[in-house]
Amino acid sequence: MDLHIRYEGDDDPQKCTARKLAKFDRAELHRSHRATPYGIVLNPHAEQALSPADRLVAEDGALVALDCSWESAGEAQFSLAGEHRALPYLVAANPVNFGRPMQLTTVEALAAALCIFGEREQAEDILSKFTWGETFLELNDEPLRRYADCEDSGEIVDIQQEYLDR
Ligand SMILES: C[S@@+](CC[C@H](N)C(=O)[O-])C[C@H]1O[C@@H](n2cnc3c(N)ncnc32)[C@H](O)[C@@H]1O
Repeated sequence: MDLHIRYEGDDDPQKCTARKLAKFDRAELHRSHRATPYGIVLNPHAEQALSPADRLVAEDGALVALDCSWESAGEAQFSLAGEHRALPYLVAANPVNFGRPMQLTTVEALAAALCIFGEREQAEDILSKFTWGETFLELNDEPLRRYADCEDSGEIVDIQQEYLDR
C-alpha cells in the first residue's frame, strides 16, 4: 500500500519518524496540502474510527499521515482532502510517549493502520527501521489483531471500549 505523509517540518528532525521512512524509501513526503494525494487521512480528531472497511479507499488512493509536532497538531492543521479517520485505542512504544494511549508517532500510526487493513508484513517492515518498532507490535498485539477482524467502525468502537474500561 502506498504511504504518503504531509510533512510540516516543525518537529525535531533527529527524532522525526517521517523523515526516516522517506530516507528508506518507505513513504513519500509532501510539502503542501495540495501536493498530498487523496485517501484515508489518519487524524486523531476525526469522528469516525478507522476500520478494515476503509481499506479500498486507501488502496485506490493513499494512506496519509500528517507529520507535525503535537503542539501544532490542532484540528485546523488537518484540512487535507480525504476521508479522515482516528485510530482506535492503542499505546505508543516510542521513547517520547512510551505507554501513552493515542499519541502515536507517524510510523506507529501508519503501521497500526496497515495492521488493521491486514497488511502486517508491511507494518513490520516500516517499524523495523526503529529500535523500538517491534515493541509497538508486541504492546498492541491483541487489540491490533481484534481490530483487524472487525467489519466496520462500529465494531471497532465496541472493542475499543473494552480497553478503555479496563
Ligand atoms: C502529530 S504527528 C507527530 C509525529 C512525530 N513527530 C514523529 O516523528 O513521528 C503524528 C501523526 O500520526 C498520526 N496519528 C497519531 N496518532 C493518531 C491517532 N490516535 N489517530 C489517528 N492518527 C494518528 C496523525 O497523522 C498524526 O498527525
